Order: sequence, then structure tokens, then C-alpha cells
Amino acid sequence: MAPILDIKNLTKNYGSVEILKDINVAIDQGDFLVLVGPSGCGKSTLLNCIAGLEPISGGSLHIGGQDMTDVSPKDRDIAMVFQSYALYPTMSVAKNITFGMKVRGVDAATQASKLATVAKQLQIEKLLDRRPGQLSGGQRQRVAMGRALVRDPKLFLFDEPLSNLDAKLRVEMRTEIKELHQRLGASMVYVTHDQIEAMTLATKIVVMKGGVIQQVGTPSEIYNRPANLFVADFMGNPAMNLIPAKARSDAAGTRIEIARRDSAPIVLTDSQNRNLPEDVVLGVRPEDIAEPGARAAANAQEADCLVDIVEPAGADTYVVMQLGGKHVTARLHAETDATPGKAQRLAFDLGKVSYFAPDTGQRLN
Ligand SMILES: Nc1ncnc2c1ncn2[C@@H]1O[C@H](COP(=O)(O)OP(=O)(O)OP(=O)(O)O)[C@@H](O)[C@H]1O
Repeated sequence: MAPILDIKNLTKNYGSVEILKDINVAIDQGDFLVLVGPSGCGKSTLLNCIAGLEPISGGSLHIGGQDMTDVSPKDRDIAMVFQSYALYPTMSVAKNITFGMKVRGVDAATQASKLATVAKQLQIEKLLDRRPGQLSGGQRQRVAMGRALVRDPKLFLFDEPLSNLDAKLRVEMRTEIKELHQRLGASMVYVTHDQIEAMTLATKIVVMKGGVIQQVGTPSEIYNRPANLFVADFMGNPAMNLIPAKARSDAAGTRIEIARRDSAPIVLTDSQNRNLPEDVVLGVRPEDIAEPGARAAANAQEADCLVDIVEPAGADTYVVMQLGGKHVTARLHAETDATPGKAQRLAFDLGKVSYFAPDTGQRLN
């Protein structure tokens, strides 16, 4: 089957400035694509290009197998949910949701039945007579989604829909959106700068920086095999530790040497990765540094590390050390007896590490 959305070699310029560079992405029916990246990376511009709110400068864009490059937004069979919700303030919730259908000439009975279905799905049946001003942020968000749902479009587009909500409600609405996606099996494109939102919602993530796609992959690919230092650093909280190290390969494997502040370097042996250049950046997630025996590890290599800071975080305790001249965070059990100023034996899971070239930032393994 043709991809539901197929973007090929898309570029977008504002005047002489190239905002999006050679964008290539395709998703299948039912995919939840999340565009994620720091402010100004071009994710909203890309969404607006998909919606047809911005013309593209080069390349092509197909939705449902149809070339939409020059088609107006209303004829693209999409529905968009904006950050601002864009509700009509003087209309009731019911009118806000049915207005688009009315404009398109949908008959009254169909309007009513679609409204009832969507109101039930979103649990806003009791709010239908209210105006947007009489709703909470989360309720407004639901109404905005209701307006998109009644269109039954080929593609839903979401532009940071949760960014106006407080932290707790954000998490609740995130779960609701995920549940809605699972129930409808709809195809969605979702913009956020929040990497947790990206990881939890997406079936496919596009990480962007400076108008350039850094990596396209499933949440697990992006998290476990980041393509470069930018993605490694951007996705995950606390961030992946990125430690300058020396790699020396021989018959037994690769010896990874990491400088310590006041003693000889730590030496870990990686039996899987050979042929690394001498200078590498070792990428290791905080959860892949543990107390020996605490977690199943594919290739645990132990070393003593001087603990600088201990940060209890409820379920886990974060321990911060200095290795390779960087702060390195390990995610330990809450009951750890790690103590600031004391050495702690830690197991590094070399079966899960990433290596990057210090100069280009590209992944090496
Ligand atoms: N109409 C415009 N004219 C010129 N430059 C623009 C215009 N709209 C956006 N830009 C620039 O394009 C770049 C990408 O903007 P965009 O809004 O897509 O980023 P973003 O990743 O969505 O960021 P944010 O999360 O802050 O919304 C930015 O450098 C921005 O200044």
C-alpha cells in the first residue's frame, strides 16, 4: 500500500534563507509520526507545509497516494489541531464541533450523530452547551480534537497541542491522545519540543535540528541507537552520558580508557565493538550504569568511581561522578548506599553503549 504521507526532497525557503533542507519522510496508515527538535528547528514549518498553510519551495508531498504539492489546505483531507485551539469564542462547544460540517453542507442528522459519537469518545457530552470561555484548558483541548475528529480525515496534524496545559494535565492528555490513536487507528503527525512526549506517543520519530533531519526511527531505535551526538543528547532524561574516551583494539577486544580525576584511568573491555578509532565519545545511558548485579547486563564491566553527588528521585537515585572530564550520571536503586566523597563500584553495560566520532559527531557502532 502507498504511504499515507510521503514527503520527498522537500525544501522550504523564506527569502534567501533555507529553513527546511532536503526533507524525506514517509509514514504508513495508522502511524503516529512525531516531529521533535529544539525551538527554531523547523518542525512547525514542516507541519504547515504538510497542511498546505505554507507553500513548499522544492520537492513533493503526497497524502493518501495523491500529489498534494499544489493543492489548497481544504482539499488535502487533513484536520489540524493547533496549540492555541483556535475555537470560536461566541459559539457553543456543539457549534464549534459541527461548524465545519455545516460549512461543507453535511446534513443535520449526520452532523448530530457525528457530534454525539465524538462527544462520547472525548467525554465532553456534558459540555456541549458551554462556550469555550467556560472551559478549562484540558476541556478546550478536547473540543479542538473533537472538531478534528468529526472530519474523519486521512491525516491528523497536531501542533504542540499540549503546550498550554500544566504538567499534570499534559501527562493525562498525552495518555488520552495515545488511547485515541490506538482506538481509531488514525494516521497522525504531531509536533513537539518535548522528547518525552515524542517517545511515549510516536510509532515513528523524526528528530530535527536547523532544518535538517538528524534521524528517523522508532522510539526504540532513536533511544538505543542515536545516529549522532545531537540525537543522543536530545532524547532521554537524564541525558545520555557522553564521555570522551580512548579506544585500543587487540585480540581480546577493545579496551576503552576513561580518565578519572584523581587516579589511573578506568579501563573497560568491549568484546563486541572492534575497529574503533582511538578517540571516541562513549555514550552510555544512566540506567546502563548500575551497582554490580543490580540489573541484567549483556556485557557488564565493573570499575570503582568516586561519587560527587547523590540525588534521590523517589523510585531511583541518581549518582553523579566525574569521568573523562564530564559529569556522568548513573541511575541506581533508591536504596543505594552510594555516598558523596566515597568510591562506588559500578557496572557499565557495554552491550548497550554507543560510540561517536568526536569531530563529526556521527555514530560509529
Ligand atoms: N514567516 C517566516 N519568515 C521568515 N522566517 C520564518 C518564518 N516563519 C518561521 N521562520 C523561521 O524558520 C525557522 C523555523 O521555524 P519553526 O517555527 O518551524 O520552528 P519550530 O521548530 O517549530 O520552533 P518552535 O518550537 O519555537 O515553534 C526559525 O528560524 C524561524 O525564525
